[in-house]
Amino acid sequence: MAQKRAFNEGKRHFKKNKKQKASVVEGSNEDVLLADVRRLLKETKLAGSQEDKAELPAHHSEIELDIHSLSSTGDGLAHKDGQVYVVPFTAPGDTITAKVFKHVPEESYTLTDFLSVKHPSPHRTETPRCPYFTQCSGCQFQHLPYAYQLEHKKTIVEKAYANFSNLPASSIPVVGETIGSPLQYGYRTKLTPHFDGPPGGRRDNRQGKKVTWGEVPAIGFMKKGTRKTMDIEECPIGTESVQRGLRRERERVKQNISQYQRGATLLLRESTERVEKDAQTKDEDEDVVVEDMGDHIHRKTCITDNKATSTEYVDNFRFDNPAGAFFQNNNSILPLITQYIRDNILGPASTPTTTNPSTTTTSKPQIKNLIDAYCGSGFFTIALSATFTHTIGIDIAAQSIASARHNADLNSLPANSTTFLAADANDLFASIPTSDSSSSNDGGASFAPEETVVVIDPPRKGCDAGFIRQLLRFGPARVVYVSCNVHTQARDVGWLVGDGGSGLADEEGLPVRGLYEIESLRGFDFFPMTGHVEGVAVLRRKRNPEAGGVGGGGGEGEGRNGAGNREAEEVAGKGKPAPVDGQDIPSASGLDAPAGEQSSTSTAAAT
Ligand SMILES: C[S@@+](CC[C@H](N)C(=O)[O-])C[C@H]1O[C@@H](n2cnc3c(N)ncnc32)[C@H](O)[C@@H]1O
Repeated sequence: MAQKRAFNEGKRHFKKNKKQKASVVEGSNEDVLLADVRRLLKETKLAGSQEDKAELPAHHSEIELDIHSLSSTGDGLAHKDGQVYVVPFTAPGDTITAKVFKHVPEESYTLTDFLSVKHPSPHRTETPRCPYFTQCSGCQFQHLPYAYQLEHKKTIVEKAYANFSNLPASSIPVVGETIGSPLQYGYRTKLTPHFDGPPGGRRDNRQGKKVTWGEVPAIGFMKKGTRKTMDIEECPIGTESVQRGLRRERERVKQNISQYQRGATLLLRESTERVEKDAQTKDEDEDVVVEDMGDHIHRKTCITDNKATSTEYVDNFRFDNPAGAFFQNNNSILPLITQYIRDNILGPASTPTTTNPSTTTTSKPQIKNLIDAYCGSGFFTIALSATFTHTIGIDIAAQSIASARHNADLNSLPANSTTFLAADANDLFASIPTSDSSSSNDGGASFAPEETVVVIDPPRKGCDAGFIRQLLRFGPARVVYVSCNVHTQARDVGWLVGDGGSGLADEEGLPVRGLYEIESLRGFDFFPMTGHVEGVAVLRRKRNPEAGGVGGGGGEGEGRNGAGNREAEEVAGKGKPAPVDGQDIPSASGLDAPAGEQSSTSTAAAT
């Protein structure tokens, strides 16, 4: 299982609330929950001195609660006697019974386990398809209608920008409707169930003894609020081929359990073979799921070997990856997000972006170049390449860059227009060819900032402050920020947009002012039935930013870093060592959350 990584090396870059505990990781479930708890306490004027409060209910006692609202973590929030209660698997308007398991008195909230519904909310209209719903920590919303889930996810984006961007409301546009997923069940192309070693197994391992298994262990995902694995025989949010793979893998582990010396994480990754209709075999293997795509057939299988190659098709682009490496997990929504970005990446067609005062004509500099920071195996670079003359994708993982280059070839993208660099995004602009530095190595590409858009899709921790500083120094005309954590995205966008009060300082410790304004903001529902939302923010460079940017730059074309023209390998050598699948951090459930979820609050808190 991949290691958890600290967010931003454990540093909190924006101002700490006085009450904020130093140990709360920014953008984590706990951080987000705290913001919602404080907001509710404020709204209901519940916050008071500890002495004013009624005695808190005993641990493990059962209490009845009226659910007031949903937190951005997906948990229901109730308030009673000056205390907020956090109850998973509920809906606003529910009256429920919950069991107390942890008080956080300094923040006036209590974590509970959901037990039963006494009076259902009018929103509780759906019958969960999963038999483990309310036990497994993977999904939070199977009891809620899909339109309600999308509406709630819009509020997650709104609250993220209100609570974490440090921007005034006037700088934040109206958040657009959440774009739904065409598939709401059966969409996950990757699952990573796991099983634990036998009791005492670690000691036996250390002593070099052969481990003995009393029985076949539970194989599945984390039980909500615990660190225990629960046995999961089916997972209805997985695609059909992945679900078949789950059944097969469970059986294989059962048959071979004595060969395991410890617990393990299993990989289930869908792979698609595209074949002509005539080439379809009549008697398909029962492990193959056949989908008629109109003029061709998709044969879907489930891969379990991390190193085997999995293939996905998006918009007729083909992407090959090592099965264990990162690739977006909901294939059904990918054509919607790539089309959305294509439609928005260059800005409204009629809006002039510069004015030439000497001739009084208005002209729009053409955006010709795309830089895809955190490009992985090239998904956005390749899917958007036709819109641009030159595209560059950068990722710290050398293996992902090897896949990206292979994928560019698979999709017949010319090497002189699409380039990939294995590099730390924090050194990105040192390796971008500008007009003074372009060479034959990069096909003569010149990434003038006013002709360039930067797409950012970082891991959940967001961008490092160093990356934001150099992005502001370079000052591209537009930025499209895609993120699986809208809270760290809001912080980063706050840095790019804010007026210097957002807490980001330059190397001399002077406040950094943003250069951008937010053109549009909305969520995409990459993970239906769960509390997660993918945020897409489109930013454009302000026409006349007053003394914005880093180191006093800020006018159009200023602050540019002309140090480019280095070869990929040179940059790669300077980058940090590539993490082994470092972006794919398992969730609390083991359901492998969007590009690396942090432990849920309740899981982290539970003993
Ligand atoms: C959420 S994934 C996005 C991948 C890609 N955009 C896609 O859609 O498939 C984040 C990527 O950031 C990369 N990454 C993490 N830290 C990085 C850094 N400091 N510099 C460059 N890439 C980094 C990871 O290797 C991972 O591929």
